[in-house]
Order: sequence, then C-alpha cells, then structure tokens
Amino acid sequence: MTSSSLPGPDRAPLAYRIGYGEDAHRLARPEDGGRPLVLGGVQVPSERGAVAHSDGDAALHAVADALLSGLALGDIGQYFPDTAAEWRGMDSRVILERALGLVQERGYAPLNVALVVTLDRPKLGPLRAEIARSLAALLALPGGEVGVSFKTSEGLAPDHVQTRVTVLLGRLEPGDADV
Ligand SMILES: Nc1ccn([C@@H]2O[C@H](COP(=O)(O)O)[C@@H](O)[C@H]2O)c(=O)n1
Ligand SMILES: C[C@@]1(CO)OP(=O)(O)OP(=O)(O)OC[C@H]1O
Repeated sequence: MTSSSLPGPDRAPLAYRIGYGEDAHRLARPEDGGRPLVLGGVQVPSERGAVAHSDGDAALHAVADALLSGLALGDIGQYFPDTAAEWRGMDSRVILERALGLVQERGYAPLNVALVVTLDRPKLGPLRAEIARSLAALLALPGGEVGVSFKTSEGLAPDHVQTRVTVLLGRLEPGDADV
C-alpha cells in the first residue's frame, strides 16, 4: 500500500496530537447496585454491570478522556461531576458528544482510535464488530479507523471492567499557527 492509498482524511492534517484515556468500574449484580453492562454504546448481556454514577460505559468514558487529553482539556469528571444529580444514570454518549465537540471547536478531529477492554467475563468477541461500528458512528469515523481489543485480566481483576484508549487527532483547518 502506498502512502497515497492509506486510509484517513482526503487531505493531510496540518497538525497532530495524541490522546490517552482510561477508566475502570466495579462490576456488581443489579441487586448490589450494578447497572446494565454497556460498552461503547452497546448493551452487553451480563449478570453483572458497572457500578457508576452515569450508565457506566467505561469504553465511552475512556474515549472521551482520550479526546480531551489530546488537547489538554482536562477530563470528563470536570465537565460531568459525579456529585451532580443531573448526571445520575446519564447516557454516556452525551459525554462523548461533549468531548468531541470541544475538540472540533479547536479545529481537530479524531483520525483513528484504539480501544482495549479488560474484562474476564463475559466474552466480548461476538460484539467486537458492533462495538467498533458504534464507536465509529459516534466519532464520525470510517469503521476501519476504530480498533477494538479485548483482554482477560487472567483472574487478577475479576470484579472490574477496565478500559484504555489511544486516539490520534488531526487538525484539518488552519489555525493561528498556520497563517
Ligand atoms: N472479555 C473478553 C476477554 C477476552 N476475549 C478474547 O479472548 C482472547 C484471549 O484473551 P486473553 O486475555 O486471554 O489474551 C482474545 O482473542 C480476546 O479477544 C474476549 O472475547 N472477551
Ligand atoms: C461519568 C461520571 C459522571 O456521571 O461518573 P461515573 O459514571 O461514575 O464515571 P467515572 O468514569 O467514574 O467518571 C466520570 C464521572 O464524572
């Protein structure tokens, strides 16, 4: 594959930034406060779900933090404090939309995203394509620009879901530094 046929935007970005985000939520049964398990905006059949203030979507939280970190914009807890009643049970897609909007206001867009979910059970492989499609749609990216990996903790963290995300951001519009 030549560089001109690589996937990505149809023009070269003027600047690049790398972002990184993580999240972790304890898993519990519904009677112990666990919410339905949702990852990347996709409902995951599971006996246990995240204990969280919001819907507990650890994948979307890590993607949103990765976007914010790439432009040094802080983290989602600053925009959506877990002490605020208005965010209780919220759909984490709202968090991602806000983070993406802040990045776009500065002329940047995500170019590709890599997500790792560490979870012992259930197996997520059958949902890989659906989670990748969901993330791609939320980020306005082609599906091929979203990598989704799953790991078990090998029994080291059986009661948590953990996520890690890297994102490459590109600035497609000229800013003050380019004119
Ligand atoms: N919740 C999970 C965790 C892992 N997988 C898949 O299992 C394979 C082996 O994972 P290891 O952590 O033992 O290396 C790997 O292919 C994962 O994609 C899964 O589907 N769901
Ligand atoms: C999303 C927020 C806000 O509802 O709460 P949680 O759902 O608990 O999630 P977390 O990843 O711990 O941090 C960000 C919070 O501010």
